[in-house]
Amino acid sequence: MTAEFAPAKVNLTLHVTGRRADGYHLLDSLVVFAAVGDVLRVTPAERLTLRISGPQARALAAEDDNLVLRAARAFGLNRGAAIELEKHLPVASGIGGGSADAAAGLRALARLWGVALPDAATVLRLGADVPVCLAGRPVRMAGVGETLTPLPALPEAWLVLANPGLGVSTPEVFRALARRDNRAMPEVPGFADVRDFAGFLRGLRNDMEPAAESLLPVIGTVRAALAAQKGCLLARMSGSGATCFGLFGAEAQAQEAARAVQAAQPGWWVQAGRMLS
Ligand SMILES: C[C@@](CO)(OP(=O)(O)O)[C@H](O)COP(=O)(O)OP(=O)(O)OC[C@H]1O[C@@H](n2ccc(N)nc2=O)[C@H](O)[C@@H]1O
Ligand SMILES: Nc1ncnc2c1ncn2[C@@H]1O[C@H](COP(=O)(O)OP(=O)(O)O)[C@@H](O)[C@H]1O
Repeated sequence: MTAEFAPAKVNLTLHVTGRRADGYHLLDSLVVFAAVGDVLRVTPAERLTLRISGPQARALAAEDDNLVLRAARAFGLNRGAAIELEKHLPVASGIGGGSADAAAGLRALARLWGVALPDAATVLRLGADVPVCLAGRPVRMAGVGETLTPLPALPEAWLVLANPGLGVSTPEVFRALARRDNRAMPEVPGFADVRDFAGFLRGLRNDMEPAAESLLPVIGTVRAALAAQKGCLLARMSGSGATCFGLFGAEAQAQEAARAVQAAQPGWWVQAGRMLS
């Protein structure tokens, strides 16, 4: 058996800078990962099968188009494996759960089968967020998701993720954008500490946030709930939403913030975790 962690992807910034002829958007995004995520286990087997368990399993069917099975087929090898996906991340929530599972599947199966990963174009075809999830560490993401530049070391930080239990469709949010020619990010410098980092991020944006919020106004409530917590240095939406993150410099403050938001909103999904370096 081999296991892989599939961490939540968090877009600390997300600038939409243009659109390609095929309709895909050009992005400029500072992407990090949180120590909150799904777990994938694979064991040798004759046939390729998928079983889904865990607290978010109900939201997802183990159908052929599940990103884990699509990732397995992307090797083009027609080999078997019994895959178990322990689903913790809410589905269609802007933290790339499906893409993280696909990336974890690629890593786990390459190891199980003793083969190389599929080429970059094949990986990108699984989803625009799959290359960044395969990288699995802080990067600046550009193009439609295929151009990844490593970042200088980031300061220690904690993230609180909160989702209101309602999904927004990524293509719908892209369609609702007021403009698609926003400014790119400046060069990402080194940071003295987490406050310095948060100050830099505060000057940047998630350009999808106003569009997502117009489709799902509760996103504003989620962001405000995080922003109101002691020690929260920045609250913003991730990806196309609806999950928002709060950035904290101290673990105890992040844990207390997650507890307080969950207590006030028992129906929301709320988790705290270290920002992975
Ligand atoms: C917006 C982002 C930002 O990281 O995150 P999420 O909200 O999904 O977490 C991603 O670009 C989403 O990546 P992913 O969810 O893998 O997208 P895909 O399955 O490839 O595409 C779903 C749909 O989104 C639109 N799309 C996606 C990526 C992109 N750069 N431009 C687009 O216009 C397209 O309409 C596409 O049909
Ligand atoms: N293993 C998977 N986990 C989550 N979603 C999946 C998976 N496989 C396929 N999907 C589909 O992919 C879509 C995007 O899901 P997800 O990656 O969680 O969204 P987001 O990138 O917005 O967080 C969903 O509509 C879902 O039905």
